[in-house]
Amino acid sequence: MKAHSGEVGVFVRIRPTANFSQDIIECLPDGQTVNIHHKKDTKKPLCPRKIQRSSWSFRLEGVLQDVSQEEVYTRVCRRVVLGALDGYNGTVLCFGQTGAGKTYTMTGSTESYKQRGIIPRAIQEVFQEVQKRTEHTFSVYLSYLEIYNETLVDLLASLQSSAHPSPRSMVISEEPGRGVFIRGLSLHPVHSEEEALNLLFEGEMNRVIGSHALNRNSSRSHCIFTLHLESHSRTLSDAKYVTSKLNLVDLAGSERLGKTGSEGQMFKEAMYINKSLSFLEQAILALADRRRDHVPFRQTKLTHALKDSLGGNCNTVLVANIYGEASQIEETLSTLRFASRMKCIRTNPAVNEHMDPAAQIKKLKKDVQMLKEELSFGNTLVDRPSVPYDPLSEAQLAEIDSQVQRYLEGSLKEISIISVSQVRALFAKFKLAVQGQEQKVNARLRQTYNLGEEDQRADTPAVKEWDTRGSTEEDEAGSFEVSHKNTQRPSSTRAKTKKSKDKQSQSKRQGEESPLSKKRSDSASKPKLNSVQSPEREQEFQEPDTESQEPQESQPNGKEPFHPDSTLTKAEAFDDFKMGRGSKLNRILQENKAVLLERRSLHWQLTDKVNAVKREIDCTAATMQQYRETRGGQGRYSEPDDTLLNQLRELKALYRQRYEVLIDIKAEINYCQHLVDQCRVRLLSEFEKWYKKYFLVPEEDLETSMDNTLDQCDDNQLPPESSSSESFHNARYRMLRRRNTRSLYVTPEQRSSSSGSGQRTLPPR
Ligand SMILES: Nc1ncnc2c1ncn2[C@@H]1O[C@H](COP(=O)(O)OP(=O)(O)OP(=O)(O)O)[C@@H](O)[C@H]1O
Repeated sequence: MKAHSGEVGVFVRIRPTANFSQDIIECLPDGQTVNIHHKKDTKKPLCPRKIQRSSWSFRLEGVLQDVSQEEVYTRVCRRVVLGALDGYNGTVLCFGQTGAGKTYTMTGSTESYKQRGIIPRAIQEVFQEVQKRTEHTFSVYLSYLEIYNETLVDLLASLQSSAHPSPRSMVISEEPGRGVFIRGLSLHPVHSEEEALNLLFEGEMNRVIGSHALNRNSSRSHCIFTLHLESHSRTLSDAKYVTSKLNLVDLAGSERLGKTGSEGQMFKEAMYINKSLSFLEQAILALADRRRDHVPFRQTKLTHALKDSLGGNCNTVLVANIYGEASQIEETLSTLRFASRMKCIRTNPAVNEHMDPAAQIKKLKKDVQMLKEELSFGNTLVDRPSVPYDPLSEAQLAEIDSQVQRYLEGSLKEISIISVSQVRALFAKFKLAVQGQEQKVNARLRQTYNLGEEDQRADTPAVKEWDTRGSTEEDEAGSFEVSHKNTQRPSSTRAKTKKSKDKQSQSKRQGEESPLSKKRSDSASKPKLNSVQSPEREQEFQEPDTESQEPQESQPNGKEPFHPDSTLTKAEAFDDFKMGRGSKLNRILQENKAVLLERRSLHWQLTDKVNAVKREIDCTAATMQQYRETRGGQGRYSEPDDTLLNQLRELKALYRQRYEVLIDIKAEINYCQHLVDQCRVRLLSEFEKWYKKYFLVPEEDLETSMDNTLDQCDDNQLPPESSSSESFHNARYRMLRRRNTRSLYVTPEQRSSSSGSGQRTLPPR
């Protein structure tokens, strides 16, 4: 499906199974065709037993067999999401028999980042794009609707501050220019991926699920998760804006009661589900038949709510979920028939452009004001043929853009001023150009110094100067004194480091009194070249370890750690943090430490080299001195020969050159150390915040024991794949906390009565 082609994109996804029936289901290598070869037993009461052989071929946009969740998202949903950001409505639907993998495809597992489905991935992509598309401002809202037994349920109603609207207060409405919408459904503004995931997981907790023979966690309702987007251009007229809706629909699965064995409440639910799905099929049949001018959308809440998504202004994609097993072939066939009918439907996607009346008035007032200014400006100018009063057109703005570009590149010498609006536009373009440059420079700096976004904002004081006292004391004989200081230790370094620091300063103090330093000060008046030294190398190598700075086990306010795995100590939580939420910071810290070590090693190597040159200088100077003394004793004073003098001069030049490089490296060491300190402090403080948030709960809640859901979560011991999983993990933690807290307030009676279907159950799936 091309994002705006108007065709419904149809994919089939086959649930993995050990009993895949290859002789019945044939997936062709083109990746688009499924052939079904079915032998049907048509035993009728009066006829002899007869086997009918039939074959069907279904050509779709893609057959997804043994593909990852990521690939499903990329092939099925990505273009729809990007379209929604451009202002096109989008809908992705999962349809199929119960247990065939619709919820797995749409939501995936909340326990595993890798197994997350289309919705969390779409959320992530939306917020990543919002960050990237800097020329627009976006507002994102979301809603989560459930249609359960023909009743509309707001899955996020529990988050509303006002009293919960009763299901009856929600109605499906239609308005020109707005299309179909649910009056009374709560809309929640979200500003980040994490906020949106929190709401998704909250809604997931509130869905109705039940258990039957084909699925332990069977959705008993249709669910529509919708992202509502609104974007305004930062550069063009602010009165115009675009909106779009991205509907992600997980339909309840059709079920044959004989196979699922549903009884009681589940039986009733199955009747509602099958009925609404059959109305959906009727609507699809009518839509696919272009001669039909009436489509029965209002027969059921499901088709009414999806009216725009099925046949209207929308990029629509269907995933038909099927089993690959022979025992489910009848249901598979009917799912594939539905899918091929969907393929025939045409939609009319178009950008949803609107004008904001208030912004329009504001803009018109501004225009009038500007025209007045133009007029007075024009009056003050002489010899000007005419002043254009109209606001600049897109073409004029493009011309100004091009002029600014050429001017900045140097190919245009000057820009002629023709109007105030043009001057304003020029300033705006220049401002944009400067901002663009700033961003580029910042990005380059961040890349060079491995800084994250936060570090960029953080104060980065100038590199500490290395004390080069004495470097100007080069005297006549060409000697100069080098003072050296060790790289500063971070003030936060704990006992072990402090000890070594004490030792260091002690030895330094001792050094001041040592014969060597005494000799040095005694001979200060003499030409003298002191060697560069690097005392306590080993200690410098022993970079204070963040691991050794594990947070204290003390619990503020006497609170005990809260975690479903109560055996997790704070130190272990710190390890988890470093691999999870704090992984990005920890990675930057480790990288900075590696650079620091590498620079120090280089520094010491060079120090050795400088000292070697120094020794040669001493040696040459001693030889010259000896020569002078010998000649002086013989009463024949003369200067040493040129060779020695030249040699001494060259050695000193080499010494100076290496010494300068040494200073540069030392400055780099100081800067790296500064970054390492900053990262370490941030890592610890972020951890403390995180720990407080997720591990400490009010004491009263602790009275009730927590269930051990987290023990079962596969990600619990594993580090998330990357920092991009941070929002997912945070939202999941929060969902588990809410779930645990809620379960604390459920009475044993409520608990036992909630085991059947028709009740809100608490996942994880
Ligand atoms: N592609 C897949 N890979 C791995 N596991 C899958 C896949 N598809 C489905 N499953 C597993 O099969 C089980 C049933 O899937 P799921 O609940 O998504 O079915 P469903 O179509 O939504 O069923 P229902 O209509 O009853 O809600 C789940 O345990 C799910 O994890």
